[in-house]
Amino acid sequence: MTARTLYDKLWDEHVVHTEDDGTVTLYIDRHLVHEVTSPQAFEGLELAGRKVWRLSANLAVSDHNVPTTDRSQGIADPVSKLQVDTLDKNCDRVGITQFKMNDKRQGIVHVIGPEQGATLPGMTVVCGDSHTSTHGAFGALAHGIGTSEVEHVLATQTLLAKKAKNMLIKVEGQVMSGVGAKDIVLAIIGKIGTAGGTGYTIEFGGSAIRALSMEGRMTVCNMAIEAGARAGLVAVDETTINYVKGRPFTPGTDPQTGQFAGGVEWEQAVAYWRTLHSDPGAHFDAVVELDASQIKPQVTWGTSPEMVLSIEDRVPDPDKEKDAVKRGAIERALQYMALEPNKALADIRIDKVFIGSCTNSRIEDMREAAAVVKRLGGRIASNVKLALVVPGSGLVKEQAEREGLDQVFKAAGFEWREPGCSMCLAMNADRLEPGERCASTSNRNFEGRQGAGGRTHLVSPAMAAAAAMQGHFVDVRRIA
Ligand SMILES: CC(C)[C@H](C(=O)O)[C@@H](O)C(=O)O
Ligand code: SF4
Repeated sequence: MTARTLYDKLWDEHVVHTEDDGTVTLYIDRHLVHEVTSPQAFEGLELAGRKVWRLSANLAVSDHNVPTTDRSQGIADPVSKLQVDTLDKNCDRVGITQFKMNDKRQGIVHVIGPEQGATLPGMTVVCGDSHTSTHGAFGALAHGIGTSEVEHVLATQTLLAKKAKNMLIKVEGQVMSGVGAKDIVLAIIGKIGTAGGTGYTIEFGGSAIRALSMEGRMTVCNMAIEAGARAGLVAVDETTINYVKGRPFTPGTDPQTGQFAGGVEWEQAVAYWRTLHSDPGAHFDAVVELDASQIKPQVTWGTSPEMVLSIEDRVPDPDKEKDAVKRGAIERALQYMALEPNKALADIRIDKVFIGSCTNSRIEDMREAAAVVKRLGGRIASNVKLALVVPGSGLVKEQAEREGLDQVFKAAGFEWREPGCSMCLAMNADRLEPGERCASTSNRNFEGRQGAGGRTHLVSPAMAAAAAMQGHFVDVRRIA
């Protein structure tokens, strides 16, 4: 048999039918649903008199529009309230399992899927959300879909799709202490650009990726979409299997006790999952290599994730750019970001800090940020008006509180909030005011992303926490 990539294997396993032009009907194992992209899909289904094809394949949650404070008061903003209420009504009506706003299992859709074991190796996972690429960390074929496709999946449990090309991004070696998954993926995007992965499914491999926890792998795959690829993948290994074991939706978990019970279904699943890696000699259409030991803590300076440099660098000088198009883009970005050319990134002072989003709101991210806060001691800098920590789910929040991380944050002047997308894109009350500058652990730094006129610098949780404490960006490798 010819050697296949992981992507080839996942694809082949889910093809139901192939048209002459190569369009495939692909079976979808898991459909995650949130409040922003589902209302028209449910409406379309109802108007057509169709039923949901396979209820148990769906899991829904509201995350973008939920408030992160005073939840007992309900949702004050009428637009957000309508979105959340609509998802509640639709799920209740058709019978889709949903974690409602005050359920402690609620959280960002890309955090709760894996946390519940709803995302498993070998699955096809879709959601009306571009950061569905996150779930590829499990060796699952996962990508975002549009609202009309949400309706198609609800009605048929399939999707019409065309196969992408295979790209391998190999990160070999060991990262320096203080450098993590977020720095790796920002460095990748800095290297290949936001269109570098367009038309490809990216498999992330190499010893530095294998050394990452599942949380770290999710951070990397989360941003595959920012590199232009709809889907990112990491091969299954023992780290993957240990993570999924005993989760509520994982085979082998006793539904009565919620404990791991094992059994034949679990054994068979594990045996299959262990085949989910690229075969030796499998063909990749493109291969990119990075040396992990050379990656420094990253900070974005512009209005696209590819506008990224290391903490040791300076804001680019457009006058040094010969290409007119690139020069124009740098000039526009610097103007929006109100940055002087050649200013050291470490001298940029910030107004707000956001630790959260589907990129960096898992327990490990909370630990990483809290460890920096603890090490530096004292309180957030006086120029920092607001430092938000927004755990990715109620269960992450609960775990962090068991470990006393909330106390570490609160004692230093951070706000400890309820789970949701929050200031990642400001669909709720958490936002930047015009002109405010933010150190953010999220994934997009587009103009106005965190509030009209707001200025976003993407960084790791450790870098965000350090910036909060010192009021400007600092090299976390020095805080040892
Ligand atoms: C609202 C949703 C459709 C959107 C996405 O698809 O990614 C959002 O989650 C984002 O991060 O911009
Ligand atoms: S946390 Fe941000 S990136 Fe993730 S789904 Fe929510 S809005 Fe999108």
